[in-house]
Amino acid sequence: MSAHELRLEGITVRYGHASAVAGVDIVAPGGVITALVGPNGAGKSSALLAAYGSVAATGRVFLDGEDVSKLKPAARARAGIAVVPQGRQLFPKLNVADNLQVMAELLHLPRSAAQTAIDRFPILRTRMKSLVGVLSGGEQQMLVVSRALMGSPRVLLLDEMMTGLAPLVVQELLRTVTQLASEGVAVLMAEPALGAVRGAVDRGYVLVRGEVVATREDGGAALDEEYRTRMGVLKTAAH
Ligand SMILES: Nc1ncnc2c1ncn2[C@@H]1O[C@H](COP(=O)(O)OP(=O)(O)OP(=O)(O)O)[C@@H](O)[C@H]1O
Repeated sequence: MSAHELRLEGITVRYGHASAVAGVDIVAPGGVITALVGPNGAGKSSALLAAYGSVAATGRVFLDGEDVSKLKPAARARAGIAVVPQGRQLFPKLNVADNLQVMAELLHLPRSAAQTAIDRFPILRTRMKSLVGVLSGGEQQMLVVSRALMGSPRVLLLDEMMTGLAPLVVQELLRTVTQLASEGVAVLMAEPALGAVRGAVDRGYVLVRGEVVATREDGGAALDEEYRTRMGVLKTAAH
């Protein structure tokens, strides 16, 4: 098993004059789950999108040591960076199979790829012809994860994947993500709170106003405590 690595160096994202991410360094090693935790608007999505190449950013992105900063999102996807975006970005009026087919075409995969994509979520097998708009939130998220896994990614970016899902669905998704990490995938998971995912997280970063204010290597509980302390400090300072 070869472990992979995503490395962001000095990533800055600006929207007009406002800077959403200000020169952050983030590493997501293969084999573990790295969390990026921060309040709404901290810049988590922007950092993930910069890694995927779908927002303009300065700084450099390395995949397994190779600089992919100049590659467009489709090329980064083919190189092995997959994303579960906030808001899912599915086609509600297409069925499950056709939603997967869109990704298969982007990745230049054969039609059979849609069938193997759902191996990790057997419940979707009975839903291949269902319109995505009628699926439950949990089924939709399983579909998005299946879509992200189609190209056997080296890096998996998860943007607030657990928001609004039932605890049982969260547990099932966490099991899948933990399994992927154990297979050597580099997982970077952005969440506004670590509550439900804390036990699965190995290490991570606290992001506040576009900057990394803390890094913890000693597990999700320690990262969560660090985050809550930081937020408490921020509230105290604001009063
Ligand atoms: N397309 C955009 N145009 C202008 N400003 C944006 C855009 N996207 C995000 N922003 C701003 O950039 C900052 C960081 O947003 P971002 O979505 O990256 O943060 P986040 O930590 O993911 O927050 P959330 O949990 O709310 O998604 C915020 O101030 C946000 O309003």
